[in-house]
Amino acid sequence: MHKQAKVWIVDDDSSIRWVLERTLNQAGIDNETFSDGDQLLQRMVLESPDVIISDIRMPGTDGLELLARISKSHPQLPVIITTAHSDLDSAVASYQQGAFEYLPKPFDLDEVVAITERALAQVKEHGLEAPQTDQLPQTEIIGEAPAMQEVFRAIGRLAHSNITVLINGESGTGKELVAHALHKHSPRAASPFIALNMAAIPRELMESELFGHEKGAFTGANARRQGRFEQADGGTLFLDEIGDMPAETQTRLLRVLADGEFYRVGGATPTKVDVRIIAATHQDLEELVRSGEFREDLFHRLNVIRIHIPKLSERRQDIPRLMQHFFQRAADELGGDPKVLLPETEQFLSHLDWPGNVRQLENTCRWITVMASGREVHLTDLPPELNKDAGPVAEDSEADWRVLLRNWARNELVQGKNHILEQATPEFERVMIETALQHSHGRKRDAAELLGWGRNTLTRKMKDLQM
Ligand SMILES: Nc1ncnc2c1ncn2[C@@H]1O[C@H](COP(=O)(O)OP(=O)(O)OP(=O)(O)O)[C@@H](O)[C@H]1O
Repeated sequence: MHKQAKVWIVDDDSSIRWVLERTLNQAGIDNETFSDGDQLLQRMVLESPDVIISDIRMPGTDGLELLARISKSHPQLPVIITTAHSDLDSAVASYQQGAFEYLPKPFDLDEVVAITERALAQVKEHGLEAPQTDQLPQTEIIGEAPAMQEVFRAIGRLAHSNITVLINGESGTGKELVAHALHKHSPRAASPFIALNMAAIPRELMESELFGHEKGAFTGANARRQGRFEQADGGTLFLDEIGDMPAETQTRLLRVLADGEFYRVGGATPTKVDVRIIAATHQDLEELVRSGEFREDLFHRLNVIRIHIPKLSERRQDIPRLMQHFFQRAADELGGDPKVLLPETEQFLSHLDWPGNVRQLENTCRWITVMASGREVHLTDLPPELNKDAGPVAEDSEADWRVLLRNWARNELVQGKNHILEQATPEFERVMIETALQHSHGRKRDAAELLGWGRNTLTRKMKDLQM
């Protein structure tokens, strides 16, 4: 039991208040609930709790405003922010304004108790500072899946620091985007963010690319050139695919990180820089250390804070929103209205494996924007290689075409349509014919054979279908 410690809960949703109240009661934590921020602020004129748990979106004084006011008047008082509208900006804003923790809903009740206890424990030890509120730059990272919420929390927590970060994740998962967000939400936001992909630079040019060179340092070096380290001075240097860095460059990098200075290629005087390093890799760096391909000391220097970005197939629920976002972007760039996925198309796409992750999804959206004729995207509008490239469909077989077909038929009937075979059969035949023709490289005779039709039947069907 916490002696007289009191937690105030503020949320406009009575069911959330009820759940939190019950959970804290069961944990033996004394608490009181409020349905809006103004009520709570009025009470605070006379007394104050030990910890506050507040929702963000509420009528009247919202959670962030409440947080800002309490950070000023009671800088020692931990405020835990909860929200159903979990986006990167609210996570970052919460931490920047001094929130003790940020909890996206639906929350894990054990976690609520654990965090509240942690807040109660630290109350008297050391208070929170009341940081000033910065204008937040917009960083559009989509991610409602729990695995992405973890990433947002990490970005939020690191918002005031200059610490080295190592980002792990498959190609195309958004590592560079996250690195950029870390920079934009850091004290270095006004200075440059320089990104460099180790896998894309020829070995022999790597050192000059990173550290620059003096005039005449090697054949072709006609003038002194700044390296990326100098360009990033005061800001952030993002080293992508760090696992591909050659051994000799690793040694030099380690020295720069230790000394804060380096020599340009062919140079004799050291150059001082103040650069934050964010590194990323899709490889298992520990494994590279074990096999002797990556320096262990450099690994430890980089591996201070680690952020793991999940594969797209581990956050399937984000696929529809990501696609909407990319359709909008493609429409802005290419003109016209953004495409809209039909439910069966959305369902099909959400079940693919997406080995190329978000980048593959983005490219697919561009392809569809250019190639699909109507505004609504049908299954037949998808790039033909998608099945093959996207790997096998998920094992739960929900994306089996018969299931999709059944859903489609049900949908049509629910909407009061009839004669639905008149629509479905030609679509079915069209898909079969197109696929057979692709397979036979456009040779009708072979396509007919593949389909099990006579050549004349194929010709007639194609005419009927206006293909
Ligand atoms: N969560 C997201 N929300 C919106 N756009 C995203 C998201 N994740 C990735 N993207 C977009 O997908 C593309 C690929 O992302 P990014 O380049 O950051 O991946 P990466 O992991 O760094 O890839 P690689 O390892 O191949 O360099 C970019 O255009 C990026 O803007």
